[in-house]
Amino acid sequence: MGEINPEFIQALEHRPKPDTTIEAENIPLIDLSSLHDIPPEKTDSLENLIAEIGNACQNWGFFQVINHGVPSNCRKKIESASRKFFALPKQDKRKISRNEINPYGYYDTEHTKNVRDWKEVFDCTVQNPTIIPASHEPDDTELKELNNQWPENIPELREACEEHAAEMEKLAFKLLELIALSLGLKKDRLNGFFKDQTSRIRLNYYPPCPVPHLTLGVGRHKDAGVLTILAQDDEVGGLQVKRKTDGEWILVKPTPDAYIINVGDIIQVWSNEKYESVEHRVKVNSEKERFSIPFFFNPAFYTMVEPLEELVNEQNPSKYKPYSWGKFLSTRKLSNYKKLDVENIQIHHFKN
Ligand SMILES: O=C(O)CCC(=O)C(=O)O
Ligand SMILES: [Fe+2]
Repeated sequence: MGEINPEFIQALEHRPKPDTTIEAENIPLIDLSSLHDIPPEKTDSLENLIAEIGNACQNWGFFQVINHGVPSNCRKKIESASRKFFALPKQDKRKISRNEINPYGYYDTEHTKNVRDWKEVFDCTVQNPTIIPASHEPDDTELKELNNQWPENIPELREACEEHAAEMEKLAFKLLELIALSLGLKKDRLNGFFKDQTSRIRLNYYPPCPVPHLTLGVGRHKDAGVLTILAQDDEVGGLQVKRKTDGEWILVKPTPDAYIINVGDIIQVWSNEKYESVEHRVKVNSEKERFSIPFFFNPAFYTMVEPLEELVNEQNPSKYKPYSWGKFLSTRKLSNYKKLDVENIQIHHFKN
């Protein structure tokens, strides 16, 4: 234990408790089958679905979906390509390292809230190339084009990521429309923000850890984008969600073939806090490795994020000042690479 790099050690109050984790309650499980085959006379089932989604967003910020329409072989393909990639020797993975210029590729020293995560990741963008601001400086209007990097020896990784991205995008738009309807908005009210989307797929690999009580696979955080669709390991759980009612960490039990959905910070702002982006983290395991695959559904870099005008009024005034998603992203990126002494950028910095 003496050999553990102190960068990984969480402060006492953030360490996961030894396994007394509450498993009794799980996050809501929502069946999307009525989306695919609703006969016209059965629109009330769509209304039930919208209400279920609205309640889950309000009470948990998290839910799982089944009968989501994503073919299971698409998921199997990306899961097996991911295992193959992370099994490569480190020097091979590092040939496609992410860096301060290109945020897409392999990375094994990510920090969350200035503590190093016990994980390795591979990131790729969905819309290749992706355009983002060249710097975080507010007055710098220069843009840059970012491209994916792929490992030479695993051609199936690229194919699997591209197929998975297309499926995730379809599901993300369905969920976005249901969320818009649940907020009393027009079904396609939010779709336009994604014309030049900055969405990303991440492959997470959490190696076994000799001191799982001192570290976290990913430290507590909220997802900054619009929605996250997560394929969690079917066997090895580890994702914990902070329950809104009492702040307890709830372990999300794996449900085979389900996807876990969470509302990100942008929905919190758009909805003027009707829905909240909820903190979550990942526990690691002393014997078992764990894999997960989040899809981060993010708008175009030029999106100015602010509460939607339909959802603010005199009684419920706007709780946030507008902020640029592109500048937010590039400011946040600075802190992913270095251990800083200050908190990284958060939406509460834009609170009215
Ligand atoms: O691995 C997981 O279950 C969740 C990962 C996560 O929260 C993230 O990558 O943002
Ligand atoms: Fe997350």
